[in-house]
Amino acid sequence: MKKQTPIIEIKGLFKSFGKDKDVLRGVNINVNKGENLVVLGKSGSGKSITIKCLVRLVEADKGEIKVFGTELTNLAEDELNQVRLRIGFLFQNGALYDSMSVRENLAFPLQRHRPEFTDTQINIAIEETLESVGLIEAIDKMPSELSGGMRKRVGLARTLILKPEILLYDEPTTGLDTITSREISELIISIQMKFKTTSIIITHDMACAKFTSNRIVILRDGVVYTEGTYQDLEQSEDQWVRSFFI
Ligand SMILES: Nc1ncnc2c1ncn2[C@@H]1O[C@H](COP(=O)(O)OP(=O)(O)OP(=O)(O)O)[C@@H](O)[C@H]1O
Repeated sequence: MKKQTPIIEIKGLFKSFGKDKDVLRGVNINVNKGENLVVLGKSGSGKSITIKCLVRLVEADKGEIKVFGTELTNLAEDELNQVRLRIGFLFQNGALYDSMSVRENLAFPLQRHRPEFTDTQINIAIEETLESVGLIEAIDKMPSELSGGMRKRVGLARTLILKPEILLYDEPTTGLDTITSREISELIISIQMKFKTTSIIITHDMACAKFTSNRIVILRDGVVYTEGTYQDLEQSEDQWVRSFFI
């Protein structure tokens, strides 16, 4: 098989918060185009910090970060923003604007980042994106009228509307019941198929990890401790690794 060039390359990433708090101690992660990479690790192991460093929301102390073949570490703010526009970040508690309807929530990123769009183009994009997350009927609802699962979908739609090539999901199923979590996991796969996106998915939800991952990495003590497919790691000889899968 042809060797793929990774679309995300993280090499030797270090980050500490103060003298005694080394969180990342040389993280190496590659993600191939079209791949869903799940990141596991105990609470506080540095999963969120890793993806925040990736988009330079948090500045790493040391390390290389290449996205789409471009080294981000020393990129000027305006060039960095161009790259960030190609990356969708779904925060753990990605709140919607409560005073805006679903339609207005989705129009907002377009008005900001695609000023050339006409009102018609904005409306078409909103409808198409809501269709792809299965929520067209909620278009004129207010966030307070939506269930937790629906809010997650709208949050995802708001990110998808800018057509990102990379999606970073920080605990996409947290706070949802099993069935709704499963629906979000299915949506993650359907987005991967439909938009050919590359994703990093941080999760503690092993059903989500099993369903969405092409590959998994596990962080421990500031480095990638191990990696493999769900099936590989589930059968690992290392008891600590297996403990995630019980
Ligand atoms: N701004 C900050 N200042 C100080 N410490 C921080 C800061 N941000 C994160 N940390 C610490 O870095 C560590 C890693 O945090 P991170 O959010 O990446 O963990 P995580 O693996 O995503 O955890 P969880 O699964 O609980 O979300 C934690 O111990 C956290 O307290």
